[in-house]
Amino acid sequence: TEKTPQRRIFNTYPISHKLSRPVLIEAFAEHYRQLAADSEYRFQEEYDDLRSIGTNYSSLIGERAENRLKNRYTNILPYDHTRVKLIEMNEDDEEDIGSTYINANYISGYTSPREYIATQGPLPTTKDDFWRMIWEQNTQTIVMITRCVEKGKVRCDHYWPFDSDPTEYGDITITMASESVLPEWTVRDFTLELKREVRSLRHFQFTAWPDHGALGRTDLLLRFVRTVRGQIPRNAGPTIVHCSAGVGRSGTFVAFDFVLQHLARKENKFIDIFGVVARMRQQRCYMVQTEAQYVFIHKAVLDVLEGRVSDSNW
Ligand SMILES: Cc1nc(C(Cc2ccccc2)(Cc2ccc(NS(=O)(=O)O)cc2)c2noc(C)n2)no1
Repeated sequence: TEKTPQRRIFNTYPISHKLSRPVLIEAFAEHYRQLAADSEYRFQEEYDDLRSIGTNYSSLIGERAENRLKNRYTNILPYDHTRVKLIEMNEDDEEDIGSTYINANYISGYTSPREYIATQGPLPTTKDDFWRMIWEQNTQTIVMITRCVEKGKVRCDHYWPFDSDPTEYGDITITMASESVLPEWTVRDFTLELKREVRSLRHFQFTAWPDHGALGRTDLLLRFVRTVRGQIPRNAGPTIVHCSAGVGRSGTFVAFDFVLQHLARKENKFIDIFGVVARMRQQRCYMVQTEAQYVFIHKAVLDVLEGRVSDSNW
């Protein structure tokens, strides 16, 4: 029989272009200049191409009426397919999806598919769930990139003890072992206790980053990311990264940490910031929430590549 000729249909771009745009490391400076030209016209264009990525995923559990009060912002809900599930409390009533709900998503990283958990700043009604998630996920590091109040608006609950008195959060007792306040960030050590099991956790709060804004100084973020990365225990569970909505500043931190780990492997010849952000957008909405944050990641990477900021000059 006559074989029908195979018609091969190409999109205007192969799908891969939609999700990744690798750039040769030695060409990155020129690439940055091209994107930044004409008042960042091509940065705007590239950032705009990210807008539709991930919007096909559902957030049905976050939309449920019984979970409404567990969301800080009504438009920032966790995708169902990557949401972090709290372990069932009352096994019998399997319909009680609410008891497993928290506004948080697993985000893949350079070394593991669940390297991070991006989540909103806890609310007074969700801080016990937040500590429960930390216990269940064996998290040993929290990265907080917001202040509790910014420009007179509450951005995050003060979900940890104010002093060294042991404090109950649900079944978990938290005690602050130390607190050291530095100019741009504060480091706190906590012990967590549940049914006579004791664990330790380190909390990094970056305090010099305004919401919706870009940080401005790439050396600060670089020093912060390297400080955190250097202190994540090898056997730990996911690193929790949160800000107020858990998308803008959190996404920027995760993207930059990912690219720095990628650059540390000398065998890598390409950088794909577009691809890193596109992948994150398939895991949590609005990750890297503003164009300024997207440009900032590029600027920070450029400064690292050009040796303008490196470990040596601190
Ligand atoms: C998308 C988008 N959502 C918003 C919201 C929700 C919102 C959306 C549209 C109009 C008003 C509020 C929620 C929101 C709040 C803070 C952040 N920044 S983050 O904490 O770094 O992730 C990201 C999103 C917001 N922005 O300011 C405030 C306050 N909330 N802004 O853009």
